[in-house]
Amino acid sequence: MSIEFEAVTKRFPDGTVAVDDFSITIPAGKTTVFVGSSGCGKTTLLRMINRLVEPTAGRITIDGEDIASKDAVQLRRGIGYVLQSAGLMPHFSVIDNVATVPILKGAPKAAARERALELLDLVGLDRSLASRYPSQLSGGQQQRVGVARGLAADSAILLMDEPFGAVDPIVRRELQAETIRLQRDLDKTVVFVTHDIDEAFLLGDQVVILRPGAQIAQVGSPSEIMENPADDFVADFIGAERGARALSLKHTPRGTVLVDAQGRTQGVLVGEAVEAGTA
Ligand SMILES: Nc1ncnc2c1ncn2[C@@H]1O[C@H](COP(=O)(O)OP(=O)(O)OP(=O)(O)O)[C@@H](O)[C@H]1O
Repeated sequence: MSIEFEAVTKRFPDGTVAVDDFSITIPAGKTTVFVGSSGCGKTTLLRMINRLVEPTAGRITIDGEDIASKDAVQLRRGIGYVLQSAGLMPHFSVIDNVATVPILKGAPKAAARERALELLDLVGLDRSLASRYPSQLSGGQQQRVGVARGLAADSAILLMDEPFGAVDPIVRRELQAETIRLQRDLDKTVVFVTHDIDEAFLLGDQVVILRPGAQIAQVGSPSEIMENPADDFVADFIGAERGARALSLKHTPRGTVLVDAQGRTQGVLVGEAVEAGTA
């Protein structure tokens, strides 16, 4: 399902304009990542898709239908949502956390629980954890339960708000890899929020770089943005000329390697570059 923001503005009652005249098309079956620094409006954008926040102006459509005309609770149950804190209910066991949305949607309890066990398999959690409570899990395991719960809605759309922000870098990398695999297998429209440009480039088919007020600094594929940053703000934000992305050639007795700004070898040059525009 594709999602369209048409001139959407959100002004909170205290006068804060979190989102100012934002328009974008989010294509079906792809991952779109909103990335930007703290307070630029990423979460507000995401929460307007499932109507946890209502726009002040403009409209949002899903497959051409204005979401304002839908029942907000029904809409929300039909859209998977994964949060940074995992958002698990502490007094519910793992399996009940995952099975709740399908049961609320009318699935028979036994079928919902069976499906929940399958989802635990899918996100790489052992079924033996099903009867535990969230506090008895590691942070990474809690996040996996959060992802399983987001998938339980069996919806075409999955919203992910900094889902891996609270876990350590190694678990984070594992979860990112799982997300790529899930997206490939499940073919959902994923909208992902992060402030981490590396995560955005890793996961995004379409990356949206935002300034405060959800002003779009650039939209494109990771390759397009890296090869042609729109301006100095984007170049600086993506670190185009520093760290791991600032590569130079180093000739060695056995061939040419690529070295980053810290002098660490990042790879071996194995052939001529593809033509611009065909990558
Ligand atoms: N309920 C609210 N009332 C007033 N202002 C709000 C409210 N919720 C968010 N804001 C403000 O709107 C702006 C955007 O907030 P939002 O949470 O969307 O940003 P974000 O990019 O997701 O930030 P972070 O990365 O820190 O989560 C911020 O200035 C924030 O303080």
